[in-house]
Amino acid sequence: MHAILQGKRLIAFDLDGTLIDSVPDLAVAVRHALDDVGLPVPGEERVRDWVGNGAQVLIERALTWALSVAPGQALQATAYEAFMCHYAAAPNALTQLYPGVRTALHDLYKAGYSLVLITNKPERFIAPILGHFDLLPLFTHCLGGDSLAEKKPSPLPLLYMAQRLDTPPSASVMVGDSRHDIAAGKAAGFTTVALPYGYNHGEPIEHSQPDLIISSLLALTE
Ligand SMILES: O=C(O)COP(=O)(O)O
Ligand SMILES: [Mg+2]
Repeated sequence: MHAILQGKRLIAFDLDGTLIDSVPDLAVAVRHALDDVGLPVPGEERVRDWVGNGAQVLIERALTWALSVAPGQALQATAYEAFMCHYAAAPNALTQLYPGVRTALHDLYKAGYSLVLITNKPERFIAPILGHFDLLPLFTHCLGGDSLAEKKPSPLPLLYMAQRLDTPPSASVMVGDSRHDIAAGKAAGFTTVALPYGYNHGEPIEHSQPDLIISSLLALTE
């Protein structure tokens, strides 16, 4: 095991951009949603930079791009519902696990760490996606962006998990790909580990000064 895990008991993982490359499916759903409301559709690379603050903000960013101004409430609500329908219909068509994820999660689980998932994605998508990859049983608890009153970069979901598993933040680690994961981890008093391959609004994750940057989750178990 990596030295950074010494004395740790709880490891919280981000989902999109950390465990799964989900942007291809997210982009399809965003494009369908914008098409449904009669707006131009963005390419996948743009959608990649909009992921990270949950589905409402993803749709708001897409509409703002298409309209060149912030959307009104009614349009936001309609496009959001359309996105949720389209994404629910095919959350796993193009989505893939990043290399090393399956092996690393199994090894950490076998080593006795409590694994939890803290994503900003709506909660309803967590089980269908983790279930599709046969990873759901490895996670003790999962939280989505709409599970609690606040989502990352708030430390609230992290502190909630630590308390729920009776683990001090000093024995807890947050693993993620975006500045929201690192900010939430630091604010919660967790050790922070970053992956540089995910979605961070086009910004290098170094800027967030995580405790450790690794190129693959396998670096945690080797
Ligand atoms: O849905 C999002 O915006 C990002 O989700 P994540 O927190 O798993 O990266
Ligand atoms: Mg992420």
